[in-house]
Amino acid sequence: MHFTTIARRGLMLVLSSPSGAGKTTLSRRLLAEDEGLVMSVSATTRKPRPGEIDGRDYLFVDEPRFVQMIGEGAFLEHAKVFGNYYGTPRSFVESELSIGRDVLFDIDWQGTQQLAQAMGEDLVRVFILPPSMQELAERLRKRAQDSAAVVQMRMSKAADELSHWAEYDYVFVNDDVEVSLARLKAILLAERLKRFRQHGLTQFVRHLLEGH
Ligand SMILES: Nc1nc2c(ncn2[C@@H]2O[C@H](COP(=O)(O)OP(=O)(O)O)[C@@H](O)[C@H]2O)c(=O)[nH]1
Ligand SMILES: Nc1ncnc2c1ncn2[C@@H]1O[C@H](COP(=O)(O)OP(=O)(O)O)[C@@H](O)[C@H]1O
Repeated sequence: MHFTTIARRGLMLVLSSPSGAGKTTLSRRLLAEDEGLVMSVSATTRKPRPGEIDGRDYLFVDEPRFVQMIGEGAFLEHAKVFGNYYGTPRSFVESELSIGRDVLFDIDWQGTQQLAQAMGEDLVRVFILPPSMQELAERLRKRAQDSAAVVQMRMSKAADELSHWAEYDYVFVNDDVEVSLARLKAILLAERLKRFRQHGLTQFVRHLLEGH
């Protein structure tokens, strides 16, 4: 079966949630199962966790370098979260969008607000809720990569992150990973078909009208 390709601009799929609700898990699955999607790798001054790889999970940089990158205009947005800097490198995102590839972001509400201002309709914002605060704490503990004190701090920030749910286009509860994944795929499919993203439509329809 031949599939007609219509040129379109890529979209920016933003996932936000309180820490531990499942963004990383869902992002990895979605990236593995969707060829048209690539991850925006953020720069951070946070120390790598066991198993994290520089350049795949984050670009791990020190604070002087991060501040230098801010000065160079290298970030689409940046924020300080849990005492560390996080930022979205600009050039990667812009080149991917222009060739019609979609970019996935795992960023907090501050970053989402800044991206929305800078990038407007390119943004598709998804907020992921935990089933309960008890389950959120359980997931953070089970991840077992952060100390008890860090888990405590993330839980105390959860209410702050949660309070921004209404600034997002799509919101759902991450009970079951498979169900959540299906929801993300549905969102992505519908958003890809939005007319305004498909700049190749004018030419395609003109072609049709010419009898091709
Ligand atoms: N603004 C902004 N936030 C980011 C960026 N990258 C990650 N974050 C957020 O920083 C917070 C902490 O991330 P991390 O230390 O990896 O812990 P996580 O909560 O387990 O993902 C999360 O809320 C992320 O969404 C970024 O480039 N910009
Ligand atoms: N739907 C789910 N049901 C049960 N556990 C989950 C679910 N989604 C994620 N988890 C687990 O919860 C923990 C936190 O998930 P993670 O993806 O690291 O969250 P975040 O990136 O939002 O901080 C991980 O141990 C992960 O395996």
